[in-house]
Formats: sequence, C-alpha cells, structure tokens
Amino acid sequence: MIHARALTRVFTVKKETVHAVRGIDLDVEAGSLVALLGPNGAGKSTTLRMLTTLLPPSSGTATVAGHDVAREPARVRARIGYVGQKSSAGENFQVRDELVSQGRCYGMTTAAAAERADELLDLLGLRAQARRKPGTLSGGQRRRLDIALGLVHRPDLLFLDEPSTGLDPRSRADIWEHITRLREVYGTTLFMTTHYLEEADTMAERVVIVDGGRIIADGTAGRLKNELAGDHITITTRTETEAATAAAVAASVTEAPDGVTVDGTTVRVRVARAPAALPAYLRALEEAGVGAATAETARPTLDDVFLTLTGRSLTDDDLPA
Ligand SMILES: Nc1ncnc2c1ncn2[C@@H]1O[C@H](COP(=O)(O)OP(=O)(O)OP(=O)(O)O)[C@@H](O)[C@H]1O
Repeated sequence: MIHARALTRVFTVKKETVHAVRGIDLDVEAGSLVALLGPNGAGKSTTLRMLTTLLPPSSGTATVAGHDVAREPARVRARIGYVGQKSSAGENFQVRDELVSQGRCYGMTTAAAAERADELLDLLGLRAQARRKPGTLSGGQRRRLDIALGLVHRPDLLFLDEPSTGLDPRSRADIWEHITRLREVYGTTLFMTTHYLEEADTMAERVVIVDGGRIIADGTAGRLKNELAGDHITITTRTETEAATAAAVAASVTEAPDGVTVDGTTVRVRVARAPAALPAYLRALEEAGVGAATAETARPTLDDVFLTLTGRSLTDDDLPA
C-alpha cells in the first residue's frame, strides 16, 4: 500500500538548511495499522505530508495506493484520506451538511453523499450531533468529525497525524474505539503518527520509530521491546557510595555492556528476565555489604527502546529539533 525509497525533504529557512527527512525506506502492507513514533521534530509530519502529496519530496520516491506521489498526486489523493493535526471542518455548515458537501466535492450525487454522511455519523458516533455546527462540538467529537471527513470517499488508506493529541484520556480511548471499529468495518489501512508511547504500544501492529529524520527501529512493539530493551531491575540504596558498589556488582547479572545506569541512589540494571535475575542480584548485593532499600522489576516500554537506541528519552521536553 505504501512503498517509499530514500525519501528526503530539506527545508531552507533564511539560509538555514533543515534536513527534516533524511532518506526513508518504508513498505506498508494493505490492511495494517502502522504507527510512526518519534520525538518532536523527528520528521513524522513531514513524512506524512509527502506520502499524502501535500509536500513534494526533495529526493527519493514513494508510491501510495499504487500511484507515484510526485507524478500522480491526484490519483493518490483519490485513494487516500488524510486527517491532519488541524481540524478540516468549516464553521458554516451543520455537521451532517459538512459531510454531505465533502461528498459532493468528491463528485457524489446529493443522495449518495447524504447516504454516506449518515453511514459515517453512525460509525463515528456523531448521530446526536448531526445538526450542530462544528464549533459547538467537544474536542473528541470534533476529532471524530475530522476522521469522518477523511473517510467520505471510501479511501483504502487513511493517514492520521496525531489523532489523539490534545484530548483527555477518555476521549483518547473513545477515538481509538472508533478507529478500531472503522478497521473492522472497512478494512482500511491506517498509517498514523503519534508521540504517545502507550498508544503506539497497545494499538499499532507495527511501530516505526523515527529520530532526526531517519527510521531507527521498525517492528512489532513486542519484538522491539524484547530485542532492543529487555527487562529492568531497579533498586535504591541508602547512600550514593552504596549505589556505586551496587552498580559494580550488577555487572555479574547483566550481559549488556551498557546495561547499568546510576542516578543518585537509584541503580537500574538491564537483564534478560528480571524476575529470574533479581534473587541472584540481591544475594550479590548482600555479599558486597549493600542493603537494597527497595527493589523492583519492570518490563520494557517503547521509551526504553528509544533510550537504548539514542541515549535519550522520548518524554524529554528538550530534545533537539
Ligand atoms: N515548513 C517548514 N519549514 C521549515 N522547517 C520545517 C517545516 N516543516 C517542518 N520543518 C522542520 O523539519 C523538522 C521535522 O518537522 P516535523 O514537523 O516533520 O516533525 P514531527 O516529528 O512531526 O514533530 P512534532 O511531533 O512536533 O509534530 C523540524 O526540525 C521542523 O522544524
């Protein structure tokens, strides 16, 4: 459904060159749900905008739904839907009329557009808001309207740029319920960007992690976590000196050369199977005269994957652009 090769995009702003996307190779199969995950400025939106023909690539190629984004943009647009970060709904029409007029823009008859509008109002749970103006909708309802607008022409592939950003947890869960449903009903391929780790982890079948305009990891969340992060044991000690000893002792339970980090009196150790490794580690600490004040084990998160790959956390606010 998507095939990109060496896709790049460079921006020049006041003589400054920004390499937003630095050569992306990507293949997405029909029917899958792929999340592009990365920190602010990683190049997620720019990638999406190139794949949706909103922005010409500086170099490289991409075919989307069987058509080249640079040579056949109109054909690509006919087959895809795009839900951007900003709402695409106007303010003059009622919700249902927005959908009908969108259908008319795609060349549907008024009757066909009205039928499609009603189908989408039901699918996105907006029947009760059909006669309201978009400006009166809640954030979550408005996002659902945006998704409905992106689906009017029955696209094979829907691009969603940060679909749940800015919504409260309940509305986010609600949006996901609807996204999951539309997949079940239409089998639509979904390609989305997100910086919510848990969402990418639990909802996407495949996670593509980008950083600095490049793909740095690609696979199921489970595989990425197991292969690139592993479990962790975290202990706290009474003093920083004890923490240093605990870190030295940890070398006996971890196979990862860079698997031990110390932050004050907290020591974090990367291991293959934390519950199995913990008793041995506690014994080794006791022998070294270190008393652990607390000890816990944790399964990895996608943030641990990012940390392993880049040395930074995805949740840091001050990531370089
Ligand atoms: N129109 C533009 N002109 C100049 N620079 C741009 C433009 N659009 C994006 N950039 C730059 O390209 C880089 C990638 O931006 P992009 O919006 O693709 O990142 P992102 O991963 O989507 O980030 P976010 O999560 O904050 O939306 C950033 O450094 C950004 O400042």
